[in-house]
Amino acid sequence: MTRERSNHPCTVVIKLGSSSIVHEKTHQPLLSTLSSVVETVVSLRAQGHKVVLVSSGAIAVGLQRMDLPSRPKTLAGKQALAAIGQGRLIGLWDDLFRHLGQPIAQILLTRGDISDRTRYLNAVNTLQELLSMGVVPIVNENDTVSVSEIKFGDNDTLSAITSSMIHADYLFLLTDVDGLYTANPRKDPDAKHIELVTSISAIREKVSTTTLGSSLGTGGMETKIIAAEIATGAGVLTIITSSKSPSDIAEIMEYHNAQRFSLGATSPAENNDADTAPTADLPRPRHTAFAPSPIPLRDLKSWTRHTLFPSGSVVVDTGAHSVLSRRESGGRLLAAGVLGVIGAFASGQAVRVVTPKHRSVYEHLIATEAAGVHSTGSTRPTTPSIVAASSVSSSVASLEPLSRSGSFNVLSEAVTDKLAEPEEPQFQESEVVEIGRGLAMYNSAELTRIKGLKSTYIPQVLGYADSEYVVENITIHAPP
Ligand SMILES: N[C@@H](CCC(=O)OP(=O)(O)O)C(=O)O
Repeated sequence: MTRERSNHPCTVVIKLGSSSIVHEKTHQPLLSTLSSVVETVVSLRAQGHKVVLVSSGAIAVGLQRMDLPSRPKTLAGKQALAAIGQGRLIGLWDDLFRHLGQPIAQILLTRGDISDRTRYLNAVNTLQELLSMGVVPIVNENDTVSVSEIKFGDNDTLSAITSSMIHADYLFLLTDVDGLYTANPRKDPDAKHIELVTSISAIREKVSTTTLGSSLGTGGMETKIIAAEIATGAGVLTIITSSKSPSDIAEIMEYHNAQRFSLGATSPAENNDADTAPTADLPRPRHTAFAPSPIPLRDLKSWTRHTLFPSGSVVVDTGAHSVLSRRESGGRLLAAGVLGVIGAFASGQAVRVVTPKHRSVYEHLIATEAAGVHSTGSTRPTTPSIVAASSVSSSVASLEPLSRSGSFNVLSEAVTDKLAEPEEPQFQESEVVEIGRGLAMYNSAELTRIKGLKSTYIPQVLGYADSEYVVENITIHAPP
């Protein structure tokens, strides 16, 4: 029985690496590949799909223009060549699309551009507007202003972030190999092609990522797996396939759409065999498919996790870690679970959520605090928050008398301590391990003062409380 084919309109991101755009040695544009991509995109558009192209190649085209043999070593050299090549590259795309009456737009992004929520939303709005106008946006990294710390690093990551920004259904990573292999297929005749990936961490152990990669691009299989991790986490079905036959894109979509949309399924991840069984009547063009997460990250969480550079870290105790690992936590952290902060950050900035690497670091801190009791002659620890934060229950217990008094004018000693000068950070980055990321609701100095306290005491310590949580929109990383 032939299954009914799905015409579900999709949003598709297609990424081409430098080695698919220009010849590796001569740096001449690969006109037949580019023309075939253009025909495919125009045909997808005619079927009602929205398409974004992520095109590398500015540096490579710049090399050809300046008749240089290889990528310069210096950052400024690469930036200059990208500035020379980008205009030509977009001109080339425009020429090809113009023959088929398809308008295009150039979008140049840096991670710095979209790590600010407002600018990120502006970029999203522009992309959405262009798509609804029937335009094909062509995205590249804005190499001229990208310096090491604001660089996407490679266009695989940029394409994954783009696909997450516009809630794409598909991300196609077109490259010089037709998918992921267990080993380098050019060197190992026993290398096996992988059709479907449902667990990225499992696949990392199975495959060699040293495969291929040209002298032109910065990506390789490793960056494609990272891109797949970002995109599938945002609910995007990610495909690695060869750039030699871009017309396969439509067939690959048809193959997967038959199960994704005709069968009422939301993703192939619902059924590990779904990649082959339900579409047996359709040909399967050679590719590797990465199943999208059945529970995609919400836009804000995906943005926080992948597009922001954390400005500092919030150290949490094991109790908070285990609560945050549960879905019911809603990705929100209370001050009671905070042991300390590292670095300086403002409210609204992204922070790492970390735990002490070795329990001994944490115990050492408590011991140091306890030693402080004797050296100061005080009857209580000088920084009771550390002791209070050793478990959520102890932090609650230490403040209960005030809580029971019901008076917000009477401050306990613990709270009075919080009104003192902010303490110095007590953890080092080398002593902690990152478990997730989120958005700080208080700045680092404020958080130092309220760490370990019940939320009801925040107004007494700070004089205000914008949120009962200290970090929100936390995404906890999957265990390695
Ligand atoms: N933005 C750079 C490309 C970065 C890069 O090398 O990407 P890729 O070829 O996809 O590994 C350019 O246009 O030359």
